Order: sequence, then structure tokens, then C-alpha cells
Amino acid sequence: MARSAQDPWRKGAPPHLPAGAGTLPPVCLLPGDPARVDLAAEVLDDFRILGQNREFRIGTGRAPGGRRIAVCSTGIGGPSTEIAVVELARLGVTTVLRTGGMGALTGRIPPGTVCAAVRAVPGSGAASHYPGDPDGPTAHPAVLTALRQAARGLDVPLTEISVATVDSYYLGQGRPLPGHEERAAARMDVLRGLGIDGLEMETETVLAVAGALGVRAGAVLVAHANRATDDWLEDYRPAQLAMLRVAVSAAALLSDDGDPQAGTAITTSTAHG
Ligand SMILES: O=P(O)(O)O[C@H]1O[C@H](CO)[C@@H](O)[C@H]1O
Ligand SMILES: O=c1cc[nH]c(=O)[nH]1
Repeated sequence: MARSAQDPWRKGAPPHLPAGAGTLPPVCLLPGDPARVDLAAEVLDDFRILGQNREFRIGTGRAPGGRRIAVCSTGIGGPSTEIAVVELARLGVTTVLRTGGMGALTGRIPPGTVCAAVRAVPGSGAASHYPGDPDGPTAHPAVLTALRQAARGLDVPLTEISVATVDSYYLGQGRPLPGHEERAAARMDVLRGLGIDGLEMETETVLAVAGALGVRAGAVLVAHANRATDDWLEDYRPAQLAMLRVAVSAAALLSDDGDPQAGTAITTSTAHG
């Protein structure tokens, strides 16, 4: 049968993600970087890659305790992230957790700090097409609670933050380019004025698109850089692994993976705002 332009799925398979119907567990981690999918093999058992198409690389593995977890890279920015979240939702994923990097804006978040995003301030064009709070989407309370429990259990300090999701890495994040130094400085003033803790490029889209589709979502982010102190984390691997351990442990708590008792350890809270 010919593929529909309006709805270009074929035999239960989406047009972008390399996965078919019934192949994914209900909880999926969402790194931006496809290489972080492979890094997840170090914190998951029985890890295998399902495939890669464009920036979308997908693998699955088992968390400590046996829960099966998926990992799917979103690529950089809103458009590819929207595609990933929409196609994962239709493939049956019910919870997504961005596992990303960010640039911290305040000295209280040195490079390597593991953070849970509570809110994302709007800045992504893709997210603007979805309904939601004009002040920006928030993490699902159950996901935030799972992240807190997971971090406590692993003894990883977890800093709760707000981020601005920006569709630009250079001028949009106030990085000076030749001939555009003043524009970059003015942009940096605007970003500082938002009263947020970090800058990155996908969280708003993950939370907004997932929220609109009834998928639970959150984000655990590790500071790769600090714009207040101008520090950059050269050996990024240990921090990424700490973040992935927290994410996998939270994903296991959130997974219902066919077990009706699963997820009952999560007590929801609305205190995150
Ligand atoms: O660490 P990841 O998830 O790739 O995300 C961050 O890194 C990329 C920029 O280098 C952007 O995608 C930003 O959000
Ligand atoms: O400064 C940074 C670091 C990571 N990701 C971003 O988008 N910005």
C-alpha cells in the first residue's frame, strides 16, 4: 500500500526512527548525542543497538533489577527532538527522560554537576507549535520524584534547576562571533535576565511535545560548561556516566514494563511548581 504523505508510517514503522511496533519498552532515555546511546551500554546490561537513521540511534538494555529501558538520540535542537518524541509516543513509549548536557549560567553549578530540570523557559521554534503554559513546560511530577529517589539511592547530588532551551548554540547562547560581539553580549544580558540556571537545546521540546501527547517527561542534565566562570569540562565522560546512572535508575522506577506493581514506589508531588 502506498504511504500517506499526511501520515507516512508503513507497517507500524515510523518514517524516521529505526524501530517497529512492539519493539520498545515503555521508558526511553533521550540523549541529544548519538554517541551517548553507546555510552549507555556501560550502565545497562544486555545492551543492543536496534538501528540508526540520521541522528536517531536507538538501543535497549536492562537496568540493574532487570527492567528493559530504551535509549534514543534526538540530535541537536527542536525539529529532530519533536520527531523523536512524536514517533516514540506512537511506538508505545509512555515516559521519556532527556539525558543531556548544558551550559550553566550561575557559579553555583560547576561543570560536572548533575541537575534535574524542573522548568524550561520557551525558546524553541518546534515547541511553539504545541499547546502549553506560556511560561514554559514543567517536568512531570512522577519523573521528578523518580529522579530525586534515584539520585539519593546512588548518592549523586542532584541540583534542581530551570533552563532556557535555545535554537542556537552560538549567537543565541551569547557566544561572540567575529563582527557580532555586541549582539552576543546583548543576548547574554537577555539570557541572564531570565533568571534561569542553564542553557541547552532540547528540554523545552521534550517536555512540551510529550505533555501534549500524554507522555510523562523530564530531563536530567549535566553541566558541560559554565558561562559565569568560563569553565569547560574537558573530561566529560565521568559526569555523563553519573548522569546516565541516575537516569537509568529513575527509568527503572518509572517503568511499568508489564509488571502491575512497577512504579508504585513513586510518590507524586506537585511541589515543583
Ligand atoms: O548533550 P546533548 O544532549 O547532546 O545536548 C547539548 O549538546 C548540544 C550542543 O553541543 C545540544 O544538543 C545541547 O542541548
Ligand atoms: O554551553 C552549552 C553546553 C552544552 N549545550 C549547550 O547547548 N550549551
